[in-house]
Amino acid sequence: MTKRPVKIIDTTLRDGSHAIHYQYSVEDVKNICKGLEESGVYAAEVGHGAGIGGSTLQYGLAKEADRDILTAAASCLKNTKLAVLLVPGLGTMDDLKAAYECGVRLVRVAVHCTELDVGMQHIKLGKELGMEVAAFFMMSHMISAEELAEQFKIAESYGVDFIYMADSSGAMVPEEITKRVKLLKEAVNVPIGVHCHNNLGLAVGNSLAAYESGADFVDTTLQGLGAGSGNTPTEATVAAFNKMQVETGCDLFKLMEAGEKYVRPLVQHSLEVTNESIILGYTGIYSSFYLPTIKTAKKFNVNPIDVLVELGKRKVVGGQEDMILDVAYELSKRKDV
Ligand SMILES: C[C@H](O)CC(=O)C(=O)O
Ligand SMILES: [Mn+2]
Repeated sequence: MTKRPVKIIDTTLRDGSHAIHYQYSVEDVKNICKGLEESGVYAAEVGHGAGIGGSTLQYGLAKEADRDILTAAASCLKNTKLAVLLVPGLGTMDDLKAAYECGVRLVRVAVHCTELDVGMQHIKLGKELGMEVAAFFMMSHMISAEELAEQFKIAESYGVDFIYMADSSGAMVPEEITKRVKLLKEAVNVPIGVHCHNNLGLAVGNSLAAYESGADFVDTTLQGLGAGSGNTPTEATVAAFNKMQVETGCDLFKLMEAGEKYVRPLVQHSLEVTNESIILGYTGIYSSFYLPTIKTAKKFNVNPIDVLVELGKRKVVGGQEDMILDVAYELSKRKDV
């Protein structure tokens, strides 16, 4: 019996940007996009790690402007869709219109899992522009499967084409993924996708569990490059789907070549599961807090694990990166006492 196919959205050039301090060059983007196009992924998500408009002092300044990156990407993509992430408040309606003019045809409107309403106008604009539009629920572990299902239903009523559950902290285990995806598949009629991080070393397993439970899209990155200890590696995931005889439309060997040649040389820090990444997943902290916390803890001469544990207690979410400094400073003062 032929199994349901799965669509791969590769976000090397967006989530991967978190791991290299947003320093992709136009040449990097062209090389990686050519590799993704030849490899057959459904879409390539491109731009700052925090989405279009994300290049700010708070989140980190990008090497290149969105427009230059997106134009470069569009010049190398034909069958693979050019996608962007948009976090309302960081990305604006004008940013989305500009992205469309650059050739972007898929937008994922990313909101905190309880705040879909802030993305309603961006979803509607994306549809008016004729784009494929997804709602992308971040930090999904922070609410119950039932509450998330209610948010999915509202997103469907806004007219999205598909809906994503993002495990932004890499906090979930396979049985949680299974329970959630099955419930979400029952709740809505549009396709759903998952976006996993590898902080507990579970990204591939969780992505496969999501597929087995009915997910239609899976996010991946070449070499697993992404925030925290990275995302679901495209290469290993396609290899696993091949062994499961699940059609991805991807050429494994071309993916491995692209990852080795164009991504591996850019990796600045180990993407292995570390004590710090485990605590990200264990306490449910946003993966993009990983590098800033390690850097700030060193500056204040405190243990990054202690900073992360305290941030987890405070249930910090995206946009609260300034709490890293507060906590590191407070811990350093306690040490002085
Ligand atoms: C803006 C975030 O980095 C989006 C994402 O990749 C996640 O929530 O995970
Ligand atoms: Mn992510």
